[in-house]
Amino acid sequence: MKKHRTWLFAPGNHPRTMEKAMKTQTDIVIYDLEDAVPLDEKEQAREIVREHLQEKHIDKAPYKLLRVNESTSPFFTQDVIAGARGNVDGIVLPKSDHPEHIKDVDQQLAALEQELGYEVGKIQLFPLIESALGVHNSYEIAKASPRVTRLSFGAIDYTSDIQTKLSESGEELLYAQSQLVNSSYAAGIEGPIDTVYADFQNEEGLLRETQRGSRLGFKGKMIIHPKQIEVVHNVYTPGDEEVEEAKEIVNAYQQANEQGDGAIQLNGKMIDVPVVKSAQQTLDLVEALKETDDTKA
Ligand SMILES: CC(=O)SCCNC(=O)CCNC(=O)[C@H](O)C(C)(C)COP(=O)(O)OP(=O)(O)OC[C@H]1O[C@@H](n2cnc3c(N)ncnc32)[C@H](O)[C@@H]1OP(=O)(O)O
Ligand SMILES: O=C([O-])CC(=O)C(=O)O
Ligand SMILES: [Mg+2]
Repeated sequence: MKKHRTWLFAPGNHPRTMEKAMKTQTDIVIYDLEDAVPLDEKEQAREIVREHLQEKHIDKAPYKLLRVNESTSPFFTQDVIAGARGNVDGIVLPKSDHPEHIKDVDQQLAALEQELGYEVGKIQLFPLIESALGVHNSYEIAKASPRVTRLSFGAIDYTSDIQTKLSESGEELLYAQSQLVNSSYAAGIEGPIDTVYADFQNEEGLLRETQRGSRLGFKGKMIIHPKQIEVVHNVYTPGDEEVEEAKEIVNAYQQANEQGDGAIQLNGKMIDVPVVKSAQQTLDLVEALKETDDTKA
């Protein structure tokens, strides 16, 4: 199964940026109809995205998602229809607060998939959690439909909702971020996707923030500029040393098992079942990332 580390936004009203985004090394492109598009260009942007998705070379593009407008907006239903007809891999649902909304979209998509002759359940859902209520309901949101593949976090809207400001250290985000990690795994889905880093000229700040998210348990990051791809890929791709250590652990444990030992010592550290499990996760991730990278131009 492929794994996705970078989720690059491209504004739906900028065909040139969308075209450029799909030619980068990003794992995923998110065409945006929501906050990157001004209110008076919403219908036009949907049309531009629809045309872009019809272009022949689009099949060569990375995994494609559409961020629709929020479910309470007048644009929502037509946005979802445009995504389904454009054959996107998934839909990002901004300001996801209630599991009932996810269930409604699930049904709407099932009807569209039948009409279009797709396999029912094909289009995935990525709720973007960016409010106090969304964080509070995150477990139910993650469980609301089998289409929900990953949760994602929107720190800019979230800090506005809890009436604070984004800081360098990000301590104001810790509760929400950890909640999303915990809700994801409790619901049996993959780790969530971290928020964008708006200061896109600041590589050091991006690295610090990405490493922090990775330590908390996120498994990728949304980005707004192609120059952010490399930093995020480096953080979310296991390094050579980590991979060597994982191989050593798995091999040593296999040998120990054959000799009837359950817990052993390797380089001064105890190795037992959960340690081996974690090492195996690293090796599986490396394989999955190879698959992701092999499909790129
Ligand atoms: C809080 C939220 O909701 S975040 C999600 C919504 N926001 C977005 O979608 C914004 C996405 N990002 C962007 O639109 C842009 O990066 C901006 C507006 C922030 C900055 O754009 P610019 O001022 O053009 O940046 P810059 O001059 O560094 O761009 C360099 C090149 O990279 C391209 N580029 C910039 N951002 C992107 C992108 N997201 N995808 C693809 N290409 C991009 C530019 O088109 C430009 O190409 P060119 O040299 O061929 O003209
Ligand atoms: O998803 C993101 O990081 C961007 C966003 O909408 C927010 O922060 O409000
Ligand atoms: Mg937002």
